[in-house]
Amino acid sequence: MGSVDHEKIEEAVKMILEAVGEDPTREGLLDTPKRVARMYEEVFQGMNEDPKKHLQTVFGEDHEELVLVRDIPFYSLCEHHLVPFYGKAHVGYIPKGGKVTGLSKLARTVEVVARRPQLQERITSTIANSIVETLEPHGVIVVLEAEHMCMTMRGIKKPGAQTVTSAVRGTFEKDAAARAEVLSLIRHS
Ligand SMILES: Nc1nc2c(ncn2[C@@H]2O[C@H](COP(=O)(O)OP(=O)(O)OP(=O)(O)O)[C@@H](O)[C@H]2O)c(=O)[nH]1
Ligand SMILES: [Zn+2]
Repeated sequence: MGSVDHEKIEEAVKMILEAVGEDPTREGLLDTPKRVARMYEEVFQGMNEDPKKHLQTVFGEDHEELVLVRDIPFYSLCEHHLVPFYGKAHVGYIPKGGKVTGLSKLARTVEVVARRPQLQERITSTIANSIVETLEPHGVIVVLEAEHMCMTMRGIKKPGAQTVTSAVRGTFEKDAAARAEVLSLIRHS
């Protein structure tokens, strides 16, 4: 199931190689356009997937207190430069009415949302909104910490600079103590 146009990517990669003064017919570069097309297929896999898809799996469990999956590694590509940004996502929610989802589904949602040309802010809020819309929980908190290679290998060149974004919904918006509790749990990672 190909979700990207391989032929078009291959053509474009050849053109970029030529444009930077390379010879796309030299041995080492011969298969590069094909490899890059396969790579884009993989790293943009989330493009045609609905982030809410995995959250439809719910168990009727009577737990109306915090569920937090922290330190979920993610890789994405910034939509401005198409270079990687990567780090950890922390996803917490307080279920309501027995709607509890599988823990892996929270990590799967992070994957679907990250695997497209993205902004860190948009990943953060899309994950939070997807959980609100499917599980209708008391509250959701999503925190992402990431290093952007467009700020390290080029441009301003500040390796180690971490960007932290958060999205809070429901209980966590109104209740500072609940927010502080979950943030301290995330910090202990
Ligand atoms: N808000 C936000 N900005 C991002 C993200 N990823 C990359 N950027 C920024 O996108 C901006 C694009 O700025 P431009 O001035 O259009 O591009 P540029 O000349 O390459 O910018 P410099 O990186 O400053 O050299 C840069 O400031 C990047 O740091 C992200 O996830 N969120
Ligand atoms: Zn960038």
